[in-house]
Amino acid sequence: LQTQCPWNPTIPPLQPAGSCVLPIDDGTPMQVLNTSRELPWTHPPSCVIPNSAASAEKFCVYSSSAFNDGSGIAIIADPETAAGVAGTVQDPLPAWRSRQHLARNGRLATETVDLPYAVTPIPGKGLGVVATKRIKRFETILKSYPAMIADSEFLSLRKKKAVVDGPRLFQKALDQLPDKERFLTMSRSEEEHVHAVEDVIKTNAFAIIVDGRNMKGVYPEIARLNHACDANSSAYSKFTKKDLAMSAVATRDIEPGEEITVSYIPLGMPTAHRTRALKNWGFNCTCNLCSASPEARAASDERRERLREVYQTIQHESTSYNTLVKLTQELVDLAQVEGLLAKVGEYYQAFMRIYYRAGDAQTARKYGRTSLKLAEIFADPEGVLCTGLKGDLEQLDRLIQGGGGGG
Ligand SMILES: C[S@@+](CC[C@H](N)C(=O)[O-])C[C@H]1O[C@@H](n2cnc3c(N)ncnc32)[C@H](O)[C@@H]1O
Repeated sequence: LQTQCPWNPTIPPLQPAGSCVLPIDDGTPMQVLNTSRELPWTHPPSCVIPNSAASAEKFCVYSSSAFNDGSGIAIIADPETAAGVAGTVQDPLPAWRSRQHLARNGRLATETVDLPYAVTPIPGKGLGVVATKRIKRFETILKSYPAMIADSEFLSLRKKKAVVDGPRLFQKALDQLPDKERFLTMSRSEEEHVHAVEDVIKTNAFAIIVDGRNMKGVYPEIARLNHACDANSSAYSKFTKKDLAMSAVATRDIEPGEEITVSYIPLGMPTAHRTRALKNWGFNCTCNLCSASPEARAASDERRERLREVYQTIQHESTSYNTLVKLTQELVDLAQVEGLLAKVGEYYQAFMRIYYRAGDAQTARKYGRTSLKLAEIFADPEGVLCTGLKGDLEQLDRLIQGGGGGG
């Protein structure tokens, strides 16, 4: 394990190293664990080493009982990733600021919070989330903090039976959560021979990137949202790395009584791809689109196929400018019919690049600005998408001010 913080000339030499937390594992002396104030972990780490040449990593459980107003978190990760995220776990403020959801399970002292949704049974889908008030497009409906985060590589090694000690680690992670109820009452596939924790992760976790690693995050409040593939999918799940939170953001106006759903898989897939992708989640989708008539499904598949085709065509250097303009509009119209608003931002980003390449910096900037506006709503404002877009827009501004704006 790393025993020294990297030299960082930006930190004045007489001040504490600040953001550098050294990695710890089950070999770290208790005295170090007890005296390191910057460590948020409330239990000594328990670790396993996969019994395979496939991975040289050690994976440990890191728990913090104080996280999220005492609901706690357990993280299954390698020591370096856990160290990288320790500062975020230690900060109590973000969760405290968005703790309204605690009112639902009686954990807030006052019942003054008026949430815009309720969790209620949905025929054929177990529980689900239904709007109790009008929710406006782009509003954050709810914000949830993870009860558990597990490294994706660890989970796939488990699947390949390359981690014999997996169940022990899962059990430790569960036992160290102060609010086990919040975790265990989540939906499960009830597959035999699968540890309850592994089952909850499989049925509820969202893919996130933490400290550069692919992870799965279990967000108990977000996990009550059922999945929909169609235009009725009314919310989009947004991960913010600075506080590890997952939010559901409304993609359109939602009326009281409407079920609020998200897409568990990338938007815009045709039926065959969706069915395959949803298999990993362990259920057969009965959303409006998946249970629509074969004709309606075929029509939607055709539109989604056409979207892919148009998207590819406009990226060809040989596409003429006039065709490009026509196809850009077709793409946006198709995405709107299919209810893929959150995807439109992604398209706008591509349009920015394409129009820039075609020498039309003004139009490129127009699409870049719209893309950034949508990205700041639906993506992490501090993530690579938003920061990349900001950089591109600055470059376009300079180009246009310098008189090289084209079209
Ligand atoms: C993340 S949970 C969603 C909340 C869950 N319904 C509950 O009761 O807590 C995922 C599970 O909900 C059900 N589900 C979600 N979306 C569905 C859909 N579109 N069609 C059928 N079942 C769905 C499946 O049982 C799935 O395994």
